[in-house]
Amino acid sequence: MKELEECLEALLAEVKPIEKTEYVALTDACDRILGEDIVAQMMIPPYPKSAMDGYAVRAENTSGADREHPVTLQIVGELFAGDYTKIPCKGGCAVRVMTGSYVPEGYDAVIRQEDTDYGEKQVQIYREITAGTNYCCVGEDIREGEQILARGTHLRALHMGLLASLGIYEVLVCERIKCSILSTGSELMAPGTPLLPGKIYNSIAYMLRASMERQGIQVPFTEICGDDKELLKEKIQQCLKTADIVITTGGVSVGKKDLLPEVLEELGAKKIFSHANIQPGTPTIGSVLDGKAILSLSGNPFAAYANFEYYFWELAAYLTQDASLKVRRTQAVLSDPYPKVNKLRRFVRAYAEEGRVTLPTAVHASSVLSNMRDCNCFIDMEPGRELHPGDEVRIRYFK
Ligand SMILES: Nc1nc2c(c(=O)[nH]1)N[C@H]1C(S)=C(S)[C@@H](COP(=O)(O)OP(=O)(O)OC[C@H]3O[C@@H](n4cnc5c(N)ncnc54)[C@H](O)[C@@H]3O)O[C@H]1N2
Ligand code: MOO
Repeated sequence: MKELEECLEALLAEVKPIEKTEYVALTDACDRILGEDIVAQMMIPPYPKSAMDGYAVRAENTSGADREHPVTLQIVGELFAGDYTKIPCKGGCAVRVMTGSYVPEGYDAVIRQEDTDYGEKQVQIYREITAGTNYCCVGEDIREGEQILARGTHLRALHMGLLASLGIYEVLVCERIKCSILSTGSELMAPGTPLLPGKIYNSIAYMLRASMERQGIQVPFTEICGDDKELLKEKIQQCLKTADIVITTGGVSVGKKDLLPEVLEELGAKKIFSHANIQPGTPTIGSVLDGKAILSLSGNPFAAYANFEYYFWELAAYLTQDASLKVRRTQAVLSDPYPKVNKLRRFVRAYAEEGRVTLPTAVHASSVLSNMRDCNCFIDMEPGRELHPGDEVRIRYFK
């Protein structure tokens, strides 16, 4: 039996990161992956700027000033933020300036108004200051030619401010990846239609879709397909046309209508793994067709979800080169008893918070969906391990 890590590695070796990029408006760029290095084309600030409301001066002209011995300077102009007037600095003069306003050439410091008499025509300076005081030089924040963001950066809200400050309004980003979901099983019906005898509602596709869309992954196709070989082939091919990854659910076991293994083979898909050392979801199949990964999950909801979590986010992180798509793994201390000992490695649904992990009360069968409601992770339990309260366990948070 292959270990999950081997299966994953073998699957990743068959696919390539997606290099397609597109321009989007800055307002649509948050949470996208940057498709180019961003090099500043300008200085920030672009002009010498006052950091205080006060008076622009030449620092040397404040020499020796204090409250007992103020220095008097003539005011030769007034500048507000947004003004840009050149005002030569001749002898002992000052320019009234506001925070953010241009400091004209020749002036090298700003005395804040609290250290003056607030003069209008002339101003008394009560403090000696040095060059550069309350004065923001051109390029102090960002220098022209400086790389400020690297290709592959997951763009966050703070990056939007950085890009906007450089006047960038269109950003080259990596195309979102697309994953189609084919829910197989003649028993499945879509919620919203009256349930016929012998049928159940398709639940898995809705969890997977929501989970992916939250992370910016597009889901162009979600359909139900009955257990019919030709129809299944047709639908899988349709999925491959629209998506970078295909997920199928159901039909992977040994029942007479578990057709996925045959269908994949007849389509010419290269099987990478099945029956890995994991429960639930032992029958999960990973295969590749047309350079795209097909993840065939079991129809049991927890088995499907746990294996989706294990493989999908690593696959998505690799295709997008966005490591933030990987799941968070940590260790926690188990609070509850878990009675089963398994031959295989097992994913046990659980809830973790502040280093402690608890188990839901109801049945842990892979067909049971209801108690997943209260879970946020699974315990990754080694084969043959007995678990007791107080034991340290490996956990993987749900994305
Ligand atoms: N004789 C054996 N029977 C089974 C074995 C085995 O080794 N020998 N393995 C069991 C294990 S383990 C699993 S897991 C399941 C895997 O079954 P399939 O992947 O083939 O899934 P289905 O049979 O199609 O469905 C299983 C179960 O899940 C329900 N289902 C299917 N799709 C959905 C969906 N989209 N949303 C909600 N529920 C779904 C389906 O109705 C079945 O009840 O096989 C065991 N059997
Ligand atoms: O592998 Mo199955 O998911 O145990 O029920």
